[in-house]
Amino acid sequence: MIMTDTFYHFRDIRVAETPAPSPRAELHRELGRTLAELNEQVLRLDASDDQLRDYIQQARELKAAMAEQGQRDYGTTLRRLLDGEGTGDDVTDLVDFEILTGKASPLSPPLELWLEGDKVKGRGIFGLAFQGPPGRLHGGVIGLALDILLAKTQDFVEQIGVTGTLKIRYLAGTPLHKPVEFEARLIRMEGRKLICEGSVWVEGQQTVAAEGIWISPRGDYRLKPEYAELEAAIRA
Ligand SMILES: CCCCCCCCCCCCCC(=O)SCCNC(=O)CCNC(=O)[C@H](O)C(C)(C)COP(=O)(O)OP(=O)(O)OC[C@H]1O[C@@H](n2cnc3c(N)ncnc32)[C@H](O)[C@@H]1OP(=O)(O)O
Repeated sequence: MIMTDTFYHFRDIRVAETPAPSPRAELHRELGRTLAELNEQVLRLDASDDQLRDYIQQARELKAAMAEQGQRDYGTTLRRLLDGEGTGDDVTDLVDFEILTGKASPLSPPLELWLEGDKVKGRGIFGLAFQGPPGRLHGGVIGLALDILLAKTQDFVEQIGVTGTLKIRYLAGTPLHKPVEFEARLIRMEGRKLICEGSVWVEGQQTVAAEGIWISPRGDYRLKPEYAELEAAIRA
């Protein structure tokens, strides 16, 4: 744990506004990237039986060595953040291992996210590990990416909720190995319901359209004061 004077609350964690990674977080990212590359490499690996047995042994040894280190506890990290006592490392621990977007997760391309005006934007290049139809991104992975993007429209509002409904219309295949652009924006808020939409683009062509409803378990959704100017946009 690095020493820090800055403490973070869970609600402070916004897309692309996370603290600079500590040296430890940078190393986790490098390890995650290396394992993601391994994940691509292992697909239909053209190795002999003896080589495969050797790789299995090496992988087991690596896993056993890591298991000796233990793992930092997610619940404890989240608790500190919910109490407003999280460190920068706690923030990166939370976001860096998220599926698809986490820079230290072997299950991420990674999908990069950022806020731009009234939109959440994303970009990623997906490899073979994410294939559905030949040469194309799996529709379920697109659904996952859109779930993540649309959920981040909650950065503009008070309250945080869960996915209630996510409707996806696949308009065209989304290719692997090319930059895929994602967009999401708020449409309106109705009490505890937040309605938003998303889209997926490749080389200027829209391949997917989505609509979502997020449900806040407690209070009503309302814009954060710093995003009050979005009122006009979401009512337009
Ligand atoms: C504190 C922070 C901690 C954070 C921890 C880390 C978070 C990380 C999160 C990562 C997340 C990653 C993302 C994930 O993976 S989220 C995981 C996938 N989603 C779920 O598991 C959700 C499961 N469902 C539920 O929990 C409940 O059914 C919910 C909470 C959704 C509603 O149950 P609740 O009892 O509260 O609702 P209500 O009956 O009082 O109805 C209220 C209003 O909502 C309307 N409605 C209801 N359901 C739906 C629906 N499905 N679609 C559209 N609308 C719906 C309903 O008509 C009514 O509207 P109206 O009639 O008033 O107009």
